[in-house]
Amino acid sequence: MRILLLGYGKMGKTIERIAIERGHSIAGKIDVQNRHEMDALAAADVDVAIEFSAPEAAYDNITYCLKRGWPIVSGTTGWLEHRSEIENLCMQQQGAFFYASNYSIGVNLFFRLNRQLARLMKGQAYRTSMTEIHHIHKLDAPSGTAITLAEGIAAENSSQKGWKLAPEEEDGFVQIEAKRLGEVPGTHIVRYESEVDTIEITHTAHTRAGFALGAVISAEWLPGKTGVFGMDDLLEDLD
Ligand SMILES: NC(=O)C1=CN([C@@H]2O[C@H](COP(=O)(O)OP(=O)(O)OC[C@H]3O[C@@H](n4cnc5c(N)ncnc54)[C@H](OP(=O)(O)O)[C@@H]3O)[C@@H](O)[C@H]2O)C=CC1
Ligand SMILES: O=C(O)C1=N[C@H](C(=O)O)C[C@H](O)C1
Repeated sequence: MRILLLGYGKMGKTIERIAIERGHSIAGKIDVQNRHEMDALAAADVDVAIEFSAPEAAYDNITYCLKRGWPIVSGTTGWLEHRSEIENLCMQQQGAFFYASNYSIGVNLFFRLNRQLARLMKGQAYRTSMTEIHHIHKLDAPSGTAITLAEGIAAENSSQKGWKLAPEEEDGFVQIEAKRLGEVPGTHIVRYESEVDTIEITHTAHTRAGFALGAVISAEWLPGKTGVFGMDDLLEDLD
Protein backbone atom coordinates (compact mmCIF):
# COMPACT_ATOMS: atom_id res chain seq x y z
CA MET A 1 0.00 0.00 0.00
CA ARG A 2 1.04 3.61 -0.60
CA ILE A 3 0.74 5.35 2.77
CA LEU A 4 0.64 9.13 3.17
CA LEU A 5 2.05 10.25 6.54
CA LEU A 6 0.49 13.41 7.95
CA GLY A 7 2.75 14.44 10.80
CA TYR A 8 6.35 13.31 10.59
CA GLY A 9 7.46 13.57 14.19
CA LYS A 10 8.11 10.85 16.78
CA MET A 11 5.12 8.75 15.70
CA GLY A 12 5.33 9.52 11.96
CA LYS A 13 8.93 8.27 11.87
CA THR A 14 8.16 5.10 13.88
CA ILE A 15 5.17 4.37 11.61
CA GLU A 16 7.35 4.85 8.51
CA ARG A 17 9.85 2.25 9.78
CA ILE A 18 7.17 -0.33 10.60
CA ALA A 19 5.20 0.32 7.37
CA ILE A 20 8.33 -0.27 5.27
CA GLU A 21 9.17 -3.43 7.27
CA ARG A 22 5.66 -4.69 6.40
CA GLY A 23 6.21 -4.08 2.66
CA HIS A 24 4.41 -0.74 2.22
CA SER A 25 5.70 2.40 0.52
CA ILE A 26 5.45 6.00 1.70
CA ALA A 27 3.49 8.30 -0.66
CA GLY A 28 4.52 11.45 1.24
CA LYS A 29 5.68 12.78 4.60
CA ILE A 30 3.77 15.92 5.50
CA ASP A 31 4.49 18.30 8.36
CA VAL A 32 3.85 22.00 8.93
CA GLN A 33 6.39 23.25 6.35
CA ASN A 34 5.40 21.16 3.32
CA ARG A 35 1.60 20.87 3.48
CA HIS A 36 1.33 22.21 -0.12
CA GLU A 37 2.94 18.93 -1.33
CA MET A 38 -0.35 17.14 -0.60
CA ASP A 39 -2.10 19.19 -3.30
CA ALA A 40 0.34 17.82 -5.90
CA LEU A 41 -0.61 14.20 -5.11
CA ALA A 42 -3.21 12.56 -7.36
CA ALA A 43 -6.09 10.78 -5.62
CA ALA A 44 -4.68 7.48 -6.88
CA ASP A 45 -1.20 8.14 -5.42
CA VAL A 46 -2.47 7.36 -1.91
CA ASP A 47 -4.18 4.18 -0.69
CA VAL A 48 -4.50 5.36 2.91
CA ALA A 49 -3.33 8.28 5.08
CA ILE A 50 -2.04 7.97 8.64
CA GLU A 51 -2.32 11.13 10.71
CA PHE A 52 -0.33 11.70 13.94
CA SER A 53 0.17 15.46 14.14
CA ALA A 54 -0.90 18.02 16.73
CA PRO A 55 -4.21 18.85 18.47
CA GLU A 56 -4.68 22.06 16.44
CA ALA A 57 -3.84 20.34 13.12
CA ALA A 58 -5.84 17.10 13.22
CA TYR A 59 -9.23 18.50 12.19
CA ASP A 60 -7.88 20.16 9.02
CA ASN A 61 -5.74 17.15 8.14
CA ILE A 62 -8.63 14.68 8.48
CA THR A 63 -11.02 16.99 6.61
CA TYR A 64 -8.51 17.33 3.78
CA CYS A 65 -8.12 13.54 3.41
CA LEU A 66 -11.87 12.87 3.53
CA LYS A 67 -12.44 15.48 0.81
CA ARG A 68 -9.72 13.88 -1.34
CA GLY A 69 -11.38 10.47 -0.90
CA TRP A 70 -8.41 9.00 1.02
CA PRO A 71 -9.19 6.55 3.85
CA ILE A 72 -7.70 8.07 6.98
CA VAL A 73 -6.35 6.57 10.20
CA SER A 74 -5.85 9.22 12.89
CA GLY A 75 -4.19 8.91 16.29
CA THR A 76 -3.81 12.56 17.22
CA THR A 77 -5.22 13.38 20.66
CA GLY A 78 -6.62 16.61 22.11
CA TRP A 79 -9.02 17.60 19.27
CA LEU A 80 -12.07 15.42 19.92
CA GLU A 81 -14.47 18.31 20.58
CA HIS A 82 -14.70 18.27 16.71
CA ARG A 83 -15.18 14.52 16.42
CA SER A 84 -18.89 14.64 15.50
CA GLU A 85 -18.20 17.16 12.68
CA ILE A 86 -15.60 14.78 11.25
CA GLU A 87 -17.93 11.80 11.57
CA ASN A 88 -20.69 13.74 9.74
CA LEU A 89 -18.28 14.74 6.98
CA CYS A 90 -17.12 11.14 6.66
CA MET A 91 -20.72 9.98 6.18
CA GLN A 92 -21.46 12.81 3.68
CA GLN A 93 -18.36 11.95 1.64
CA GLN A 94 -19.00 8.21 1.99
CA GLY A 95 -15.42 8.07 3.20
CA ALA A 96 -13.51 5.92 5.70
CA PHE A 97 -12.28 7.31 9.03
CA PHE A 98 -10.52 5.27 11.74
CA TYR A 99 -9.75 6.75 15.14
CA ALA A 100 -8.19 5.41 18.34
CA SER A 101 -6.84 7.34 21.30
CA ASN A 102 -4.35 4.47 21.59
CA TYR A 103 -3.42 1.98 18.84
CA SER A 104 -1.44 -0.41 21.04
CA ILE A 105 -3.06 -3.87 21.14
CA GLY A 106 -1.95 -4.15 24.79
CA VAL A 107 -3.71 -0.90 25.71
CA ASN A 108 -6.87 -2.06 23.96
CA LEU A 109 -6.82 -5.23 26.07
CA PHE A 110 -6.21 -2.94 29.08
CA PHE A 111 -9.34 -0.94 28.07
CA ARG A 112 -11.34 -4.18 28.31
CA LEU A 113 -9.77 -5.07 31.67
CA ASN A 114 -10.56 -1.54 32.91
CA ARG A 115 -14.25 -1.96 32.01
CA GLN A 116 -14.38 -5.39 33.64
CA LEU A 117 -12.82 -3.99 36.84
CA ALA A 118 -15.26 -1.03 36.78
CA ARG A 119 -18.16 -3.53 36.65
CA LEU A 120 -16.75 -5.39 39.67
CA MET A 121 -16.24 -2.16 41.63
CA LYS A 122 -19.83 -0.95 41.05
CA GLY A 123 -21.45 -0.21 44.43
CA GLN A 124 -18.18 -0.68 46.36
CA ALA A 125 -16.86 2.11 48.64
CA TYR A 126 -13.70 2.98 46.74
CA ARG A 127 -12.44 6.31 45.39
CA THR A 128 -11.48 6.01 41.70
CA SER A 129 -8.50 7.93 40.29
CA MET A 130 -5.95 7.68 37.54
CA THR A 131 -2.37 8.71 36.86
CA GLU A 132 -0.99 9.09 33.35
CA ILE A 133 2.72 9.71 32.78
CA HIS A 134 4.15 10.94 29.47
CA HIS A 135 7.25 12.65 28.04
CA ILE A 136 7.71 16.39 28.53
CA HIS A 137 6.93 17.19 24.84
CA LYS A 138 3.29 16.13 25.09
CA LEU A 139 0.96 19.04 24.28
CA ASP A 140 -2.35 17.78 25.71
CA ALA A 141 -3.46 16.69 29.18
CA PRO A 142 -4.99 14.46 30.23
CA SER A 143 -3.92 11.93 27.60
CA GLY A 144 -6.48 10.63 25.13
CA THR A 145 -5.96 7.17 26.61
CA ALA A 146 -6.80 8.40 30.13
CA ILE A 147 -10.00 9.99 28.78
CA THR A 148 -10.97 6.72 27.07
CA LEU A 149 -10.32 4.85 30.35
CA ALA A 150 -12.48 7.34 32.29
CA GLU A 151 -15.25 7.02 29.68
CA GLY A 152 -15.03 3.22 30.04
CA ILE A 153 -15.50 3.50 33.81
CA ALA A 154 -18.48 5.88 33.39
CA ALA A 155 -20.06 3.53 30.82
CA GLU A 156 -19.96 0.65 33.33
CA ASN A 157 -20.85 2.55 36.50
CA SER A 158 -23.60 5.19 36.49
CA SER A 159 -22.27 6.72 39.76
CA GLN A 160 -19.23 7.92 37.75
CA LYS A 161 -20.19 10.93 35.66
CA GLY A 162 -16.86 11.73 33.96
CA TRP A 163 -13.40 12.99 34.87
CA LYS A 164 -11.58 16.02 36.35
CA LEU A 165 -7.97 16.95 35.76
CA ALA A 166 -6.08 17.19 39.10
CA PRO A 167 -5.87 19.23 41.22
CA GLU A 168 -9.59 19.66 40.47
CA GLU A 169 -11.71 16.96 42.08
CA GLU A 170 -15.40 16.26 42.60
CA ASP A 171 -17.35 13.31 43.96
CA GLY A 172 -18.54 11.07 41.15
CA PHE A 173 -15.72 12.12 38.80
CA VAL A 174 -12.51 10.15 38.22
CA GLN A 175 -9.62 12.42 39.13
CA ILE A 176 -6.81 12.22 36.53
CA GLU A 177 -3.31 13.27 37.48
CA ALA A 178 -1.13 14.04 34.40
CA LYS A 179 2.63 13.82 35.00
CA ARG A 180 5.23 14.90 32.42
CA LEU A 181 8.62 13.22 32.95
CA GLY A 182 11.64 12.90 30.63
CA GLU A 183 10.97 10.71 27.60
CA VAL A 184 8.32 8.35 29.07
CA PRO A 185 6.39 6.84 26.06
CA GLY A 186 3.12 6.40 28.03
CA THR A 187 2.07 4.88 31.38
CA HIS A 188 -1.53 4.64 32.64
CA ILE A 189 -2.55 3.61 36.16
CA VAL A 190 -6.19 3.12 37.20
CA ARG A 191 -6.58 3.13 40.98
CA TYR A 192 -9.36 2.26 43.46
CA GLU A 193 -8.67 3.30 47.07
CA SER A 194 -10.50 2.64 50.32
CA GLU A 195 -9.58 3.15 53.99
CA VAL A 196 -8.13 -0.35 54.11
CA ASP A 197 -6.61 -1.10 50.72
CA THR A 198 -5.77 -0.04 47.17
CA ILE A 199 -6.33 -1.86 43.87
CA GLU A 200 -4.34 -0.69 40.84
CA ILE A 201 -4.00 -1.80 37.23
CA THR A 202 -1.16 -0.39 35.12
CA HIS A 203 -0.21 -0.36 31.45
CA THR A 204 3.36 0.70 30.68
CA ALA A 205 4.48 1.26 27.08
CA HIS A 206 8.21 0.55 26.71
CA THR A 207 8.52 2.14 23.24
CA ARG A 208 6.27 3.75 20.59
CA ALA A 209 6.45 0.62 18.41
CA GLY A 210 3.19 -0.81 19.82
CA PHE A 211 1.24 2.35 18.92
CA ALA A 212 2.80 2.46 15.44
CA LEU A 213 2.20 -1.21 14.65
CA GLY A 214 -1.48 -0.88 15.61
CA ALA A 215 -1.82 2.18 13.35
CA VAL A 216 -0.24 0.35 10.39
CA ILE A 217 -2.46 -2.72 10.92
CA SER A 218 -5.49 -0.37 11.02
CA ALA A 219 -4.31 1.27 7.78
CA GLU A 220 -4.03 -2.18 6.14
CA TRP A 221 -7.59 -2.99 7.27
CA LEU A 222 -9.39 0.28 6.35
CA PRO A 223 -9.21 0.70 2.53
CA GLY A 224 -12.35 -0.52 0.75
CA LYS A 225 -14.58 0.17 3.79
CA THR A 226 -17.04 3.06 4.24
CA GLY A 227 -17.83 4.59 7.62
CA VAL A 228 -16.37 5.45 11.00
CA PHE A 229 -14.31 2.78 12.75
CA GLY A 230 -12.25 2.15 15.87
CA MET A 231 -10.12 -0.55 17.46
CA ASP A 232 -13.11 -2.64 18.58
CA ASP A 233 -14.13 -3.05 14.91
CA LEU A 234 -10.62 -4.12 13.97
CA LEU A 235 -10.14 -6.47 16.94
CA GLU A 236 -13.53 -8.12 16.34
CA ASP A 237 -12.47 -8.81 12.76
CA LEU A 238 -9.08 -10.19 13.85
CA ASP A 239 -10.51 -12.34 16.69
N1 LIG B 1 -3.34 7.18 19.29
C1 LIG B 1 -2.13 6.72 19.64
O1 LIG B 1 -1.89 5.50 19.75
C2 LIG B 1 -1.04 7.70 19.87
C3 LIG B 1 -1.28 9.01 19.72
N2 LIG B 1 -0.28 9.92 19.81
C4 LIG B 1 -0.63 11.30 19.49
O2 LIG B 1 -0.15 11.58 18.19
C5 LIG B 1 0.17 12.96 18.09
C6 LIG B 1 1.60 13.12 17.56
O3 LIG B 1 2.51 12.57 18.49
P1 LIG B 1 4.10 12.64 18.24
O4 LIG B 1 4.45 12.05 16.93
O5 LIG B 1 4.69 12.13 19.49
O6 LIG B 1 4.32 14.24 18.16
P2 LIG B 1 5.52 15.04 17.49
O7 LIG B 1 5.44 16.43 18.03
O8 LIG B 1 6.78 14.27 17.60
O9 LIG B 1 5.13 15.08 15.95
C7 LIG B 1 4.04 15.81 15.46
C8 LIG B 1 4.29 16.08 13.99
O10 LIG B 1 3.15 16.69 13.45
C9 LIG B 1 3.57 17.79 12.66
N3 LIG B 1 2.50 18.76 12.49
C10 LIG B 1 2.12 19.77 13.30
N4 LIG B 1 1.15 20.48 12.71
C11 LIG B 1 0.92 19.88 11.50
C12 LIG B 1 0.07 20.17 10.40
N5 LIG B 1 -0.75 21.22 10.42
N6 LIG B 1 0.10 19.34 9.33
C13 LIG B 1 0.93 18.28 9.28
N7 LIG B 1 1.79 18.00 10.28
C14 LIG B 1 1.78 18.80 11.36
C15 LIG B 1 4.78 18.34 13.40
O11 LIG B 1 5.53 19.15 12.50
P3 LIG B 1 6.64 20.17 13.06
O12 LIG B 1 7.70 19.30 13.66
O13 LIG B 1 7.09 20.85 11.84
O14 LIG B 1 5.93 21.04 14.05
C16 LIG B 1 5.47 17.03 13.76
O15 LIG B 1 6.21 16.55 12.66
C17 LIG B 1 -0.09 13.54 19.48
O16 LIG B 1 -1.37 14.10 19.50
C18 LIG B 1 -0.04 12.33 20.39
O17 LIG B 1 -0.80 12.49 21.56
C19 LIG B 1 0.99 9.56 20.10
C20 LIG B 1 1.29 8.25 20.30
C21 LIG B 1 0.30 7.20 20.21
O1 LIG C 1 1.50 11.82 23.18
C1 LIG C 1 1.85 10.64 23.32
O2 LIG C 1 3.05 10.30 23.29
C2 LIG C 1 0.82 9.62 23.49
N1 LIG C 1 -0.42 9.98 23.29
C3 LIG C 1 -1.57 9.15 23.35
C4 LIG C 1 -2.53 9.64 24.40
O3 LIG C 1 -2.70 10.86 24.56
O4 LIG C 1 -3.17 8.81 25.04
C5 LIG C 1 -1.24 7.69 23.40
C6 LIG C 1 0.01 7.32 24.13
O5 LIG C 1 -0.22 7.29 25.50
C7 LIG C 1 1.19 8.22 23.78
